[in-house]
Amino acid sequence: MKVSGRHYRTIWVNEDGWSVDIIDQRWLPHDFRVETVRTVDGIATAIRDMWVRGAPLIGVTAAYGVALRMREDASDASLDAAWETLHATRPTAINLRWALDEMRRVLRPLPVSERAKAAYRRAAEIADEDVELNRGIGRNGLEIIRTIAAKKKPGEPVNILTHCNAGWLATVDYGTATAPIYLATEAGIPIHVYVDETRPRNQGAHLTAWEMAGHGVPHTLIVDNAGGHLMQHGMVDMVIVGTDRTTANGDVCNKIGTYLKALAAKDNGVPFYVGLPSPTIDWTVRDGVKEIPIEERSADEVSLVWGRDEDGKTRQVRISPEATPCGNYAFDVTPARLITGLITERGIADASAEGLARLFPERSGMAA
Ligand SMILES: CSC[C@@H](O)[C@@H](O)C(=O)COP(=O)(O)O
Repeated sequence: MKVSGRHYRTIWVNEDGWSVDIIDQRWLPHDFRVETVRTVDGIATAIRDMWVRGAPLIGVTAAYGVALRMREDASDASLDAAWETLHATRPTAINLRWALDEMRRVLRPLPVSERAKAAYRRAAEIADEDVELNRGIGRNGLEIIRTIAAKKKPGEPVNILTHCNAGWLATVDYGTATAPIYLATEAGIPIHVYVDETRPRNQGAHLTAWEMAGHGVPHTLIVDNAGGHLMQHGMVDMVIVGTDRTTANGDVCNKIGTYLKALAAKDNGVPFYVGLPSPTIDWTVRDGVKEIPIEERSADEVSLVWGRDEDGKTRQVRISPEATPCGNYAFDVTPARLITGLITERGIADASAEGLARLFPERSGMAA
């Protein structure tokens, strides 16, 4: 997507032909910084410390981490060590394991001398595939927005609530939850987005609000607890969120607080959709609440808040007493029963084993 009129993806190979450039998301919305990463350990740090984040982008970044490692040492031991190092960075987003498994599947059978080149090639393909998956989600989600828009008075916007950042910054381009929003905007459908701030790291306030502003999408930033109130007052037509891992029966793991939005949506008859690229489906898991590992992050993310002060300096301030213990559960699971539909690149699936199997028969073991 565009930043100050120039097209960017979130990750690309530097012009030296081997190091990896990323948009360093820690500084947004105030500073747009690009960071060059040259080692697998640098990539691991970028993922763990959330210079890059969002399930699909974590996967693509890890794939480039493997490529950087293969350039230095392409032995089997080195490939396995890179897999382990990168896999240990963040536990919840399944795209990480998907991309690492995919890299190992492609590289393992090759002679060591061919692995580095093949690794860069496959990482670039995974990045390109991500863009196509998101375009597919966008096209399918656009039809839902079009249907809602058709029931509105002329010029009246479709009000969409989103949580966290499942935008282009969470992917290589377009985003998952945001792809339908961008396509609807391009199609001239009036849209207004309620952006949950998404404590503790404020991905909504820092990233989604920045994206919406950058693409001219009318939006309003709200505190995380406002959504239920807006829904009770008929101010939300639909919710669209992303996901870090969706089970084979349609339970959706996403940023902490998503579950509460889904409960409020159900209680108020507001359709609740999830933008879902197929690499985010974990076909091995059936019960999301019991089986998906939920990342617990540093207490500092809860007690300290980043912002820009009146002198234009970006800094952290403490908002709770020094001695107060904090819990920082990064994700929650929304049970399939609360979800109206899963917007995938192949179409819209019911959030159920049957719904997903119908769209992905080859993965669900239901292929003829
Ligand atoms: C397309 S991104 C979907 C999710 O990855 C997104 O909503 C989210 O929860 C991201 O979490 P984060 O902790 O910022 O990596």
